[in-house]
Formats: sequence, C-alpha cells, structure tokens
Amino acid sequence: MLELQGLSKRYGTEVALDDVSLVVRDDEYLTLLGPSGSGKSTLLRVIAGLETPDAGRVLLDGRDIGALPTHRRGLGIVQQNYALFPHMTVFDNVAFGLRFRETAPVADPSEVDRRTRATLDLVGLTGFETRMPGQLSGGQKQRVSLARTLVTEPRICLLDEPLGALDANLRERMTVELRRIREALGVTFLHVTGNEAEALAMGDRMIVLDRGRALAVAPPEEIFAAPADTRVARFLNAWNLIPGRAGADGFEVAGEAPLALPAPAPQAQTYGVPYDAAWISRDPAPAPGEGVLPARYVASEFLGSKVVYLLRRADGKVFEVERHLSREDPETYAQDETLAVRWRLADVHLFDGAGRRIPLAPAGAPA
Ligand SMILES: Nc1ncnc2c1ncn2[C@@H]1O[C@H](COP(=O)(O)OP(=O)(O)OP(=O)(O)O)[C@@H](O)[C@H]1O
Repeated sequence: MLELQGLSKRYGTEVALDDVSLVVRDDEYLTLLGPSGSGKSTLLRVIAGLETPDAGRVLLDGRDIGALPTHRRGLGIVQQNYALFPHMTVFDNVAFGLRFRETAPVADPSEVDRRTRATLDLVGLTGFETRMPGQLSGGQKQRVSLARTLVTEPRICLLDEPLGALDANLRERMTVELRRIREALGVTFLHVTGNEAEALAMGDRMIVLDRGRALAVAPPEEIFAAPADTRVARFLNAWNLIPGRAGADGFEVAGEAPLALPAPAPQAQTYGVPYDAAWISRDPAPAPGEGVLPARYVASEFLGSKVVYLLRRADGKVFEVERHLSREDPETYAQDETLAVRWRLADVHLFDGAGRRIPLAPAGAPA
C-alpha cells in the first residue's frame, strides 16, 4: 500500500502540490487527471524520489521511503518519450532492465531469455525481438518502453502520459491493453493523463488535480455522474454548464425561457447537463420531467463510436450533445437550423455560487 501524507511542493511562488493526501491500494489502477500545470508530473516525481517535497511523506507499506533513492523504491516509471536505446534490439532493450536492475539483477542467460520473452508476449510484441527501435511504430515503441519497466517486476508502475504521443485509434487500443496487462500482473498502476476519456476508461479510481490540490478521488463513473464542483465538471469535458440563477419559474438564464429545475434549489447558480444525457429534437414544447432549450446547429464531429453535435445557445455559448452510434444513426442538420436540445431532469446537477454541487433529493422522493 502506498500512502501519501500532506505532500506539498513549491517552485518559487508556483504551487505545484498543495497538501495532497491519498492512499493507493495494492493492485489498483489509479489515474491522475488535471489540466496542464496542475501538478500531475510533480506528484509522480515526488513518489519516484526524483523530486523532494517541501512537506509531507511518502509511505510504502507503512515505511517512510522519503530517504530512499529512486532505484531503491521498487517502482517502475514509463514516460511519454519512450527513452529506448536506439542501438539495441527490442529484445535487448527489455532484457537490459532485468540484467542491470538494482535489486537481484538476473545474470543467467536462459532466465533473462525466458522472462524477456514472457514480457514481450504480455505487451503483444512476440516476433519483434530483433527489430531496432527505429523500425517500430509509436505504439510499438510505447509497448517496448512498458515491457522494459514491467520486466523488472515493480510493485508500483508510474506512467506519465504514456499514450500522449499516440494517435486517437492507437490510444483507444492501448487503453484496453494497459488494463489487461495490469490485471494480468496484479501491479499497481498510477497513470497520469490529460485525457478525460482515458481516465474514465482505465482507472479503478481517479484523482482530479487542480493547482496542486486533489479536488476529487473516487471511481471515475462516480466523478463523471456527479462531479463535486464545477471545476471538476469542466475538466471532465463531459458537462454543459449553464450559468444563471434559480427564480420563481425555474432556472433563469439570460436570453432564454427559464429551464425546469429537477428540485427546488434557491442557491443554484449553474445548471449542468451531461453531453451524453442530452438529445436533439425539432419539437421545442416542454414536457414533464424534461428540460428543453432552443439552440442553433453549428457542426458535428465523428469520434469513432460516437458523434458530438455542437449547437449554439442564445447567448452564443456552445452546447454539446454526444450520441453513441451503437444506439442510433447519425442525424444531419442544416447549418444554423434552430433545434431543441432536451434532457431528462433526473440527469441534471445544480451547483451553488461557490461552484459546489447541491445535493438533490432523488426524483420522486418525498420532500
Ligand atoms: N522544475 C520546475 N521549476 C519550476 N517550476 C516547475 C518545475 N516543475 C514544475 N513546475 C511548475 O509546477 C506546476 C506543476 O507542474 P507539473 O509539471 O507537475 O504539472 P502537470 O500537471 O504535470 O502539467 P502537464 O500536463 O503540462 O505536464 C506548474 O505550474 C509548473 O510550471
């Protein structure tokens, strides 16, 4: 078990980590999501011992490892830029980690051979043993880099944007692969990503970092379904957040008819609708249990298994609607066509003036 206690780190006046505490369980896939500069890499570097915190402790199985150098911490690190040895074959790149690791290096050639081949097999690179890094695609290089770390059997594997350099298709495939590999090995993964879809797809839990603070730590489905505040919702890039205020007739938005509220919430100042909970219709009439808003069609983006429709509200702000193509065919709309976006009130979350989510009584619950 890895335990972080009150970690803080500044660079001059720049706050990189601000009192981060966290328990990482064994055999867990934890993703760290946050915007650029939020402290993700700094957190990994402090855990790895590449950076000294100004305050706080890093404990592994209850033991303070703050004084241990990186190579004694039993950690593996995979970075975005692969860092493979260009003059060595794939096999030798991976075997290197095993032959020269700090703890119990393996000298027996047949043992090196067996373990290296087993690890290459795990990352799907059997048959690539004699290739040079220059003869590999980006995704293959990333797998070699992963294999080179995994072959040393780390207790905890730190991955710093390992899929950042890959194109969208490969990213999606590697996302599934990484999960499979982690489950096969039972190693703890701490995976830094700036990509919310990746964090949702892979992590057992995720941390959302902002300006060095952990805003949320929970299973990704929970964070996506009910973000703790508007900042988290914004980073997830999955929520339409409409500013306004609660009034006598509903949620009042500049230039629009009031939106129906899911429950009375006088303190509401932001109305949140998930991209994938909304749908587009040509019928603007209000219906019980639904919210509706007129918007003009701008564009569609096809993203593999889904399509994202971009619409413009009366105040000029964009409203996004995400539809999965497994459930329906894509629709075509005319540029600037006036449409109605609709959603179920049960999918709405409201946030107060400080941006905090307002707990709402579930629909149908007695007041
Ligand atoms: N060596 C350094 N010297 C000075 N400031 C630094 C240093 N390393 C990081 N910082 C600052 O600390 C903050 C956190 O940086 P960090 O690299 O941890 O963010 P990040 O979330 O990993 O960002 P990115 O997604 O862009 O990699 C930033 O404001 C950054 O400018």
